[in-house]
Amino acid sequence: MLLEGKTVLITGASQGIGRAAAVECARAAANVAINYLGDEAEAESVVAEIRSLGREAIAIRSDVADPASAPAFVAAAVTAFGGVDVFVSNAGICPFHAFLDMPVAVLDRTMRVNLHGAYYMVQAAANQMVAQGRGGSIVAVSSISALVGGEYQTHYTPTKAGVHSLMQSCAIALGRHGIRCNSVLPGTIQTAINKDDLADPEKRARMAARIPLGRLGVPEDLAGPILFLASDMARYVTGAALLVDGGAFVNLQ
Ligand SMILES: NC(=O)C1=CN([C@@H]2O[C@H](COP(=O)(O)OP(=O)(O)OC[C@H]3O[C@@H](n4cnc5c(N)ncnc54)[C@H](OP(=O)(O)O)[C@@H]3O)[C@@H](O)[C@H]2O)C=CC1
Ligand SMILES: C[C@H](O)[C@@H]1OC(=O)[C@H](O)[C@@H]1O
Repeated sequence: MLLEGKTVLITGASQGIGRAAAVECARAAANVAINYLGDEAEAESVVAEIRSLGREAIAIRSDVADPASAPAFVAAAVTAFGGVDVFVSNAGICPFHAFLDMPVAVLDRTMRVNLHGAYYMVQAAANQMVAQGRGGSIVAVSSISALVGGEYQTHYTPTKAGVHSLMQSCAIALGRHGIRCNSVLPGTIQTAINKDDLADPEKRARMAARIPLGRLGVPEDLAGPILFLASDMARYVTGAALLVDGGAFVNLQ
């Protein structure tokens, strides 16, 4: 089993990509601590699913944009499972909005959740890993949007580029501690974050049509790539970014 005896922490794992990653890590024999913000029932259903796989899980409700939430999440996982081996920074929001009248509050919240939140959480997890002295793996969920733009995502795409860059710099800062830092760059994955945006059948068809593999993604498409980077299968991989987009990025014409 790829994560036998390991403890995995994942932010924003009550649904979507984070949930799929949490369940996959449990299938690989890890105990899992999840963080979430809103829906306690969903979070508890993830815990129940992981327990049904024979692994342990806890769910901690907190806002990643609050700097205090990061050490608290890590401390809760250490109390429950004794340490941190893998950290997946996944929590994120994308409130679609036009550029010219972007409200300051929407810009600010998106930056604070997606970029500041990732920073606080990765820093807290890294400090725990360094104190443990046995290395670790950090995986951040960036996006294809780190590389390309979006008309209604001018506040969001810079956060995803920032998360990608954060992993590159952390790979340098933490390599000497045996801590690997990588990101996954999902394409368009059908989740709650884009339910309204993809409700327009024309837009949905247009987006699917530019994907060489012929379909939009589902959260489970990210589970394997995240598990790979989390595990010793990727033991010499750090500072890397793995596109998981069905080929959308390379499809110019
Ligand atoms: N779906 C897509 O097409 C793509 C998504 N991504 C990235 O993947 C990540 C996950 O997105 P996805 O699974 O699609 O989205 P979902 O909306 O399905 O899930 C988002 C998760 O993040 C949690 N969350 C949101 N805000 C906070 C917060 N402030 N503090 C803690 N938890 C929070 C939510 O918790 P709760 O539900 O309890 O509020 C939920 O568990 C994001 O970083 C997103 O940018 C990247 C590329 C493409
Ligand atoms: C939420 C969007 O549909 C999704 O988010 C991303 O990061 C992708 O690039 C898509 O635009």
